[in-house]
Amino acid sequence: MATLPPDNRPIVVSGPSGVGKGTLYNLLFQRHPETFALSVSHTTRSPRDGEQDGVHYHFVPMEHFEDLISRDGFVEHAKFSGNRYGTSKMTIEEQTKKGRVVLLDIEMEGVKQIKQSDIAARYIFISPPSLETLESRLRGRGTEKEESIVKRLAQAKNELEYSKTPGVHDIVIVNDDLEKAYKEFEDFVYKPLDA
Ligand SMILES: Nc1ncnc2c1ncn2[C@@H]1O[C@H](COP(=O)(O)OP(=O)(O)OP(=O)(O)O)[C@@H](O)[C@H]1O
Repeated sequence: MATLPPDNRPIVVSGPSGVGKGTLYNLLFQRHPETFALSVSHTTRSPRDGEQDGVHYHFVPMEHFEDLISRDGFVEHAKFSGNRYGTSKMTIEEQTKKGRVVLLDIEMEGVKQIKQSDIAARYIFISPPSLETLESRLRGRGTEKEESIVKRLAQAKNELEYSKTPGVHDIVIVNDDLEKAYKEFEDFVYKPLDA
């Protein structure tokens, strides 16, 4: 039986690329099966090899995406290198109806938009122990080209700066030792309502 967290609001997880967000929430999903659902974003970019529609993204044409924007269908959306990305309200509602707690993996601009929306959410920021550690994790993952690593590190500085704004995040977790960070993450997610 799945044990739902006492607080079932959607959980927004943000933090610089390579900090370990995916590592942490995938552990949460493994250790608490059938409890959480990762929000699947919409995108106008083409699928990469191995990416499945509805699993990695909802792949949609630009017209469809822009139509959804005009009908106020997104909680947040952004444009990167000519493509649009966003989280639809429908995606969150569908998963919530199934009794799952929705987890959103979102970058800084998206966090700002959700904070301005009428969605009640909890906000977790994952921070690296240092920029050097972040760089070595990004390189160690082996998924990025040099140019992309440089861009992500520059963006990381902005994200870390924003994370210091009081009241933006409910918790900032430093991902140094993985199990220690995971425990903090899980404890926050399962925190009693009155704590
Ligand atoms: N506590 C940790 N100690 C050492 N390595 C870690 C730790 N947490 C994650 N890693 C490693 O760091 C790399 C980046 O992690 P991950 O892919 O989860 O980051 P991310 O924040 O989800 O990145 P992105 O936003 O780009 O998807 C991975 O190779 C992962 O195995």
